[in-house]
Amino acid sequence: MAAGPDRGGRRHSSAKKSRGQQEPRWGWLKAAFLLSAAAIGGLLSWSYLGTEDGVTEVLARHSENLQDKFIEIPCSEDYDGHKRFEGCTPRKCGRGVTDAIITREEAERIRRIAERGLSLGGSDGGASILDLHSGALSLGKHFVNLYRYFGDKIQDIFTEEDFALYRDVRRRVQQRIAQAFGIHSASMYLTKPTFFSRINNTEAKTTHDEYWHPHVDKVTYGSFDYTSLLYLSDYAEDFGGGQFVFMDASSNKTIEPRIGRVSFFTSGSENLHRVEKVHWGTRYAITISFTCNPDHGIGDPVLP
Ligand SMILES: O=C(O)CCC(=O)C(=O)O
Ligand SMILES: [Fe+2]
Repeated sequence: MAAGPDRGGRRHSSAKKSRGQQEPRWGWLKAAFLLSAAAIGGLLSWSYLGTEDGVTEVLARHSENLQDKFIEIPCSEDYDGHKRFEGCTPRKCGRGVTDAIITREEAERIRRIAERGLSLGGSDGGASILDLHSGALSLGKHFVNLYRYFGDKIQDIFTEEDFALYRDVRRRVQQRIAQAFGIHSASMYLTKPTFFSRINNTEAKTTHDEYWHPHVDKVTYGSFDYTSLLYLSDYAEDFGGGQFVFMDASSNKTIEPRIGRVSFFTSGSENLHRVEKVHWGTRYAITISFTCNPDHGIGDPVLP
């Protein structure tokens, strides 16, 4: 068969040719493989940083604009020790972060409310709080009641629009939490303490200034079932340090504050956390907390 050797010859030469072509291709593949391995390695070491207290993963970087990030984790047994409210008490637990529900402008307006209120008082140590519900305001080594202390003058400091914005922000955060955990927004109630915080690097003067201790909100505050934080300043721009840290058994997971960023989580020991010490600048945030127990619910703050 004349065609045989001819075909074979062609096959041979085309095999040779394709081997010849494959060699540089394999070279490219090898280079691409090495490059992507290096990139993946780089990315991993960028998001998992080794620290003295183990491995740290950044859940939300300051520079990111996160639509929606939610991580489900198993619930602790903490909720069993309390009366259960079906349709609200966490059966699904976890943590979420979003930059999409509060705008930067709204957060700046809210921060100005915090600045105005806190300028009337302030702790001698590094952590001051202002609770618009109870009126509690840090002053020196204690707290005063802002509404009692300033009486009618408070209307020169806060306006009806300030309180309306606060209510609207609270409502949107509540809806986001309800959606993430599959519960009805109307089955959750705002609870206390819900407060503004202002943190700088002044040395602590009383235990109230020691914001950096690891804690479980449900243990610390009792009524909390869902905790949320609205950040009012920017990590690395307005202040250094001050990252929020979830302390899991295997690693720490941090959230870098960003103005308008909302982080939220179930308040039991599945979400043990702390705040890193602020090294420079001023960090503003609001802790907005929710309970499933209507007896522990509070109303939105109103101008006296
Ligand atoms: O400001 C923060 O990032 C967290 C505050 C906190 O843990 C709390 O208020 O319980
Ligand atoms: Fe907390």
